[in-house]
Amino acid sequence: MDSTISSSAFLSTPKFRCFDPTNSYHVKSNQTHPRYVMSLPPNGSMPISPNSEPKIITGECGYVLQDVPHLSDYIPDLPTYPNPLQDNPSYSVVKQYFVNVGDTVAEKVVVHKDGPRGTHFTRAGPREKVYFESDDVHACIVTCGGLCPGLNTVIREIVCGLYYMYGVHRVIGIEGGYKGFYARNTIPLTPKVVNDIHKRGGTILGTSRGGYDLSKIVDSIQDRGINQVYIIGGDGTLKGASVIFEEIRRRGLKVAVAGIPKTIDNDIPVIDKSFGFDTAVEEAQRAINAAHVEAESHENGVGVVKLMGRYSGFIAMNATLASRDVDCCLIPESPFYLEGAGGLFEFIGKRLREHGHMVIVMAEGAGQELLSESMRSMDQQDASGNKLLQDVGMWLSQKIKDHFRKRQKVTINLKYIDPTYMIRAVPSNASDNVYCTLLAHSAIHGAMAGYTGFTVGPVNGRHAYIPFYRITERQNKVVITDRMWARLLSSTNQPSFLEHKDVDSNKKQEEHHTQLLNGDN
Ligand SMILES: Nc1ncnc2c1ncn2[C@@H]1O[C@H](COP(=O)(O)OP(=O)(O)O)[C@@H](O)[C@H]1O
Ligand SMILES: O=P(O)(O)OC[C@H]1O[C@](O)(COP(=O)(O)O)[C@@H](O)[C@@H]1O
Ligand SMILES: [Mg+2]
Repeated sequence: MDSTISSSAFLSTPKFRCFDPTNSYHVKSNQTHPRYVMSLPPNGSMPISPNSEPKIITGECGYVLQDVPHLSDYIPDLPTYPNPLQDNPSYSVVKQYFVNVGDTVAEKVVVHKDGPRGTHFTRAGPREKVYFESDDVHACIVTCGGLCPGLNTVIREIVCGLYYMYGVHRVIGIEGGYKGFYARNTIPLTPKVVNDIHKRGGTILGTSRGGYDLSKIVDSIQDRGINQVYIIGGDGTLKGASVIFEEIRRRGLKVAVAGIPKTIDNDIPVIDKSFGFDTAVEEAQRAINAAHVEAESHENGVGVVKLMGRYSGFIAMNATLASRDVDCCLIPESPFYLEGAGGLFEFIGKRLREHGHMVIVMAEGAGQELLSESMRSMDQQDASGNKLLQDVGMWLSQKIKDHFRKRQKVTINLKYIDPTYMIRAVPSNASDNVYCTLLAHSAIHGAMAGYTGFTVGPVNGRHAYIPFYRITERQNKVVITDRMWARLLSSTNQPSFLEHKDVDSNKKQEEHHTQLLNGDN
């Protein structure tokens, strides 16, 4: 006989659980070949393990669900309530508003007809039953790490979404990142307070790097009676959020922890793209245009623009593809060299002879290995432990000028533009604003439905709940053996700077990273 898994059942013996996608989690202890199987951790019979194990549910034809934790996993007999959205006039027109339990989103949409169904994530959205009464919710929002266009929009939409969709009126902002939990005052947030903030860059809450003190943070959450924590930040922030969730779980608190992934660099894996990225690419056009105007107005004019991207060149690549004025794009994923046949100097000389001017766009993380070779290596870190990069744009500009003056006896008119903080500080554009709204709503629906220890984001266009470990285990990078980079090379006509052995090793390295089979993106 089937029985719905309660928290005690969840933590006790049966090795195999069937997942019925039309209903809920079920135990099928008498079935030898269950259709959907949840693999339990080896210590599945222990009362409560110190760290939650990934919730993996497997099914027929290679179906795998990487599910997210739920409050009922560690708190027994939690009451549920009807979702207040069912009485909301704005949403009642929607035919099928509530997401079916068991709806999942495929990580890969391009699959071979004979291939396995692959990894899936729980579909985001409102559920028929919620695990919080609106009057009991006390939510907080914190923003951590570097700035990114759209932070204020996400804050606004969490506050307004909680207020108008779920009737939640107690929301506070934590000032100045993680350290604000224990070192700063909180800010009461209402729809009135946040009404116009999406038109401003930055974050009204402030942000910081470093200052992460787990026990002080969770003490503060517990002491203030906060039961929904919305954490907006990048890979570092979400690693911290994952540990906060584990500590909350260890203490047995009914507190939902929801992460909203943020990074202007777009280096977060699994999700289609991060918010603020589109805005950054658009804003970068202004710098590239300026570099182009300067370059074409002078004899042997060279414009160099440095854009953000510590470990990944998405902003540089997309800004280059969008602009069509760029002659060469340099990113961290694609090593380049300066001297000799096929090198950057040779290419610059050729372009100047052909067109009289050129524009180079580079990501801040590009060519760092060349800098370390020629300068004393600096192993400095910021307060969060991120490696501090040296200014590759300034270095390269000087190298180009020196090379052409000394070796070619040619004076180069080089203008170096570093718009990074100007780009990061702008408000989000229209499409990012809509995107931020969806992210905020997904996070609210998830927390109200009792999910915890999860992040939100679109996977192949459909919003999903993704476990923290999938977001923090690696960085998303430009795959230089994919078609997108090939499109860039063909649009700029720059050399690939790659010897064949590099291409081969890149292919191998990226084979298991690439989202789409055959790298078709
Ligand atoms: N591994 C980690 N564990 C816990 N907290 C972390 C970790 N890495 C970073 N943090 C904290 O997360 C916050 C933001 O991290 P940071 O790397 O600066 O930005 P981002 O989240 O944008 O990557 C900081 O307060 C930092 O102390
Ligand atoms: O000067 P700061 O504030 O440390 O930020 C610089 C870094 O922030 C970023 O914009 C994004 O980094 P995060 O996603 O970690 O916030 C990087 O591109 C850049 O190297
Ligand atoms: Mg980071």
